[in-house]
Amino acid sequence: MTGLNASGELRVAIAGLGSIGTKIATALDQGVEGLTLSAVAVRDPAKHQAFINSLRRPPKILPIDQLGEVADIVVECAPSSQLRAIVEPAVRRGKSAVVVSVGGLLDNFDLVDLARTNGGRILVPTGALIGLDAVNAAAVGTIHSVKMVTRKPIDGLKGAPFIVQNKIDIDNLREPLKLFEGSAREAAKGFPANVNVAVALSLAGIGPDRTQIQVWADPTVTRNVHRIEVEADSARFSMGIENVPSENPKTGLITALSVIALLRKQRATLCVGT
Ligand SMILES: NC(=O)C1=CN([C@@H]2O[C@H](COP(=O)(O)OP(=O)(O)OC[C@H]3O[C@@H](n4cnc5c(N)ncnc54)[C@H](OP(=O)(O)O)[C@@H]3O)[C@@H](O)[C@H]2O)C=CC1
Ligand SMILES: O=C([O-])CC(=O)C(=O)O
Repeated sequence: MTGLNASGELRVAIAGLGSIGTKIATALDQGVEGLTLSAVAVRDPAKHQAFINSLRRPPKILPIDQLGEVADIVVECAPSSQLRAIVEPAVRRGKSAVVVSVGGLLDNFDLVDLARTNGGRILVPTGALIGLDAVNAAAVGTIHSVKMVTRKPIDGLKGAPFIVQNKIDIDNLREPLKLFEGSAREAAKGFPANVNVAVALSLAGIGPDRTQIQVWADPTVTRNVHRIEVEADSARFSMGIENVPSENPKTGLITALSVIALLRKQRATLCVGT
């Protein structure tokens, strides 16, 4: 990563000031060692002006494709439909892009080659998941299978294309309903704003076609619950996480914290975990 500013800090830009983006912006504004918030891109500046003005050092508001001009790291936290528009100009300039809408990466995987060609990087945080360090490590050896079960409250699934297209009524559920079982790739198509975690898991491990996921609408849970089983030649492990939803019920609160932890690591002297 190159292009430190005059005070030697890495410049970070954020695309999308929703549930995740505002928390990252606030953390950077409050101070993360070695990093500074240089710019944001928003769809409707008027909507976000009060928040931006409330920051101690308000960043510039720029069009999405200009973020890479003023930043070393561009953090994508918008809907996945915007992923390409955010990531492409950044990696084309040799910058790093942190991608949270990781499901959207599957249909835009050429961006990885573009980044490689231009000296850029694409960084996928653990996000709302757990244990991608162990999955990365196991993948250095041989992983035989990765299975994930996701259970979400009704509000965490409403509007998902799979539910709409199949005309499934989840509003009146009284008990858990298995909506989907299949590959992480297919799950990302049906639930683009709900199972980014499965795609991140797949990219850390055995890929989106071999990673299996079940998605349940569960009126008995209040958190986004993910359970994962990994069978590898080096280890067998089970992981689980129960995410407190943020103001966006589809998004766990821990997601923004994961990105902040990833950003901290870019300049930290002591890094713990792979
Ligand atoms: N990797 C992971 O583990 C996880 C990933 N995610 C994913 O992260 C992404 C962000 O989630 P979240 O913050 O909860 O979503 P929100 O809906 O809360 O925020 C998205 C923001 O993007 C903004 N936006 C939309 N279009 C544009 C545009 N053209 N330019 C700039 N900004 C735009 C929206 O603007 P406006 O305010 O005007 O609507 C909104 O502020 C989603 O794709 C989500 O699926 C979520 C949870 C976990
Ligand atoms: O993966 C996602 O998009 C969101 C998710 O499951 C969570 O926040 O728990």
